[in-house]
Amino acid sequence: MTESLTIRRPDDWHLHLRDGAMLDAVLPQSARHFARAIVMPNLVPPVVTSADARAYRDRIMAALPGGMDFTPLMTLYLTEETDPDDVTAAHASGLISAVKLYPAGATTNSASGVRDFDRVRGVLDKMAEIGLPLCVHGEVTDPEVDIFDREAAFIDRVLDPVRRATPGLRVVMEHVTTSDAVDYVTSQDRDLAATITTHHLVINRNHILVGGIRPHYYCLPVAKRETHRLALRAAATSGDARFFLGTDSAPHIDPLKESACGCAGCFTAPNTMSILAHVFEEENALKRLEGFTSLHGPAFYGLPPNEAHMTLTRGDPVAYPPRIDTGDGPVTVFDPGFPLHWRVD
Ligand SMILES: NC(=O)N[C@@H](CC(=O)O)C(=O)O
Ligand SMILES: [Zn+2]
Ligand SMILES: [Zn+2]
Repeated sequence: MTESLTIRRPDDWHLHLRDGAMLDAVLPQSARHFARAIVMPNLVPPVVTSADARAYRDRIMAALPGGMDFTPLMTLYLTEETDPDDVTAAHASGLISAVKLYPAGATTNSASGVRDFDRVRGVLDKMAEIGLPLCVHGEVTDPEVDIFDREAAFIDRVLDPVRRATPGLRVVMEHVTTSDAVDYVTSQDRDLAATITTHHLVINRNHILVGGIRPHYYCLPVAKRETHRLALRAAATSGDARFFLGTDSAPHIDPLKESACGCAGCFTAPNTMSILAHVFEEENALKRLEGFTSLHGPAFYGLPPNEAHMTLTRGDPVAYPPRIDTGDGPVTVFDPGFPLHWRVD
């Protein structure tokens, strides 16, 4: 049995750092393990312009405790008013690493997202030209479509048509939850990758609904049936460089989760690496953990892997706090439901 594993320091290719007191509390939880993260722009109000992204990056760096080494990779929130020239300038200056597409109404703070894809055509064409990736929340918002089918419907109705209409556009399908998405990604020969979260490798929809409703397992896209979870595990542990880690760690304070209308999001930043080592060990794929957490993402984004390393050691169960305190209130840490034997040294 492997007792210790040293990998390049990981990155998180999909992270919610929020702002203000929440940012102060959650940033060290990610920076402790991850060298870089693609920072999601769904603040209220969203990070829409390059000026917004610069100001947000400054707030993140100001919140970073001294001695911690962390680089936020900024994104812009695509709206129907986004100016292609502003995007180009933000990319050219190195300020942003991607643009994020939220279909309007699909998820937390997505009200200013895109309704009419013809209205963002100019931005997408420009992004294809300059090689700037589009990160996509891939769910249709049509109320007629069952929530468990919204990702699969998005591929056929939106993603595939948009990619065909914009040759060369580089796309990351974020937080994929279905075998349909895995199959779509593997069927394409270029310009498409996907992030997979920690929690979608661990839970299926039963975890949310059996024996009582468990708000801390509710996130979007919602966890699907077991066959889909198994497809995600196979993709994550396959060594296929089109799949890489995006935790989608998405903190909400407990009163907003444990509510009659609870917010979507799982907070996995503190224990993600211990959980992933457990999952990869179960799949007999520990030697492919580094690819998933530390190599495939940089390769897609055209960045070098981190020089620093991380060592994980197997031993007695590691305790993570069940929740962290923030200036806004407590935030529950994702509970994988099994003891974690892999400790980050
Ligand atoms: N994943 C979630 O359930 N929630 C995210 C939004 C998102 O990534 O869709 C959040 O910002 O809370
Ligand atoms: Zn999302
Ligand atoms: Zn997210």
